[in-house]
Amino acid sequence: MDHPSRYVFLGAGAIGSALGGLLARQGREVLLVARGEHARVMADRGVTLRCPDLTETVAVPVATAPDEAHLTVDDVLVLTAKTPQAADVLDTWGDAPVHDRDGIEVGRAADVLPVLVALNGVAGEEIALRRAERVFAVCVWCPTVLLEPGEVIVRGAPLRGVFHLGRYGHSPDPAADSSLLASIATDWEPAGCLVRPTDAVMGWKYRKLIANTGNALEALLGDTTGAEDITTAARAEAEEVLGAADLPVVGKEEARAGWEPEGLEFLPVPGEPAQLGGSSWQSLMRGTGSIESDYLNGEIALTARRIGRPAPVNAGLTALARRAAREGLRPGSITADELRRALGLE
Ligand SMILES: NC(=O)C1=CN([C@@H]2O[C@H](COP(=O)(O)OP(=O)(O)OC[C@H]3O[C@@H](n4cnc5c(N)ncnc54)[C@H](OP(=O)(O)O)[C@@H]3O)[C@@H](O)[C@H]2O)C=CC1
Ligand SMILES: CC(C)(CO)C(=O)C(=O)O
Repeated sequence: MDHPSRYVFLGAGAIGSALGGLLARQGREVLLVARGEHARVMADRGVTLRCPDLTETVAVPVATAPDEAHLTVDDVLVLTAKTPQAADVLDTWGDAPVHDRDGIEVGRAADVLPVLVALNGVAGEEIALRRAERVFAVCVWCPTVLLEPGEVIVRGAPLRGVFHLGRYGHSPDPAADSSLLASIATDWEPAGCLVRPTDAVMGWKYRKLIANTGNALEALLGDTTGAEDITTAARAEAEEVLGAADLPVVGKEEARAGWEPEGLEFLPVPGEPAQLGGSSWQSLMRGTGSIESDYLNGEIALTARRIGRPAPVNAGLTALARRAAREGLRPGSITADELRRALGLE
């Protein structure tokens, strides 16, 4: 790419608003696609970043619909809605017209623009590849929290996140892809976001999926202290199922070396509670009515069913988390003992 990119975050919640704000703060062009009160607050006064080492409100352009966006060939779409919302947001934005630098319409977004799938789990890439030509998988290691409209808590400092990134599906032009990934690294790294291009990106995503089987536990229990045995059971089952299915999981040691030496830590953020949870916990805290567990624990249950293995812990967690979201329950709706009983872990 010989022209600066604009990063268009499709579904700018915790991750999209954090990345958008951090990039905008460094002078990069961004567009945050959001909705509801969160979109209104960001459009009126910007996004407030609450980090361990700074609090700052950054002006960001916001769009709620494609006709507010004027997409061009220099745009990079970054899918950051949660997996259950991914198809809907891509359907809406994939049909948006894209213009060249002279303002001539050159095609639809899904045919012309790169789509980075910055989601947990491994299902988002197939959802995107059904709809878009040029898809990249992203393994997102970037703890952020959205509880109040317009305000995002970024828990890492000075490093904000580590992103393993690679082409998903066949690439007709690997050199163009490498050049895009290199320009993303150049744009994102000054914002504290390390970009690690890799052909093994799905292996990183599978490794992270194993860790993310704990998301449902945080969402259900609120505080997972004293429930480490349940987290361990969910992760061990996930490791066993993915291994039995011969899926390409990056090894534990390699993953540790890839994430930890970068120095990314979950640090306390001044004025914010010490006890904050991950993305699924936030869905229940915000009462969104939906949760991503079908694509996290549910991915383990699905894989197990495909190969004829049991996965009772992850299947049980999927069902309980889905019900909690549907019924509007907040984190802490069940005790660790009740959960052990429900999952047959006693
Ligand atoms: N938060 C974190 O720390 C991390 C999250 N991840 C992963 O990143 C992905 C995103 O997570 P996260 O940022 O936490 O999720 P959020 O729910 O905070 O953000 C998604 C946002 O997209 C909005 N949205 C959904 N559909 C549309 C639409 N059609 N038009 C406009 N806006 C829309 C949602 O609005 P509404 O709320 O109204 O539905 C929400 O604000 C997930 O896969 C998650 O697992 C990965 C690593 C860390
Ligand atoms: C930040 C992290 C690793 C755990 O909280 C995450 O992936 C999530 O919140 O979904």
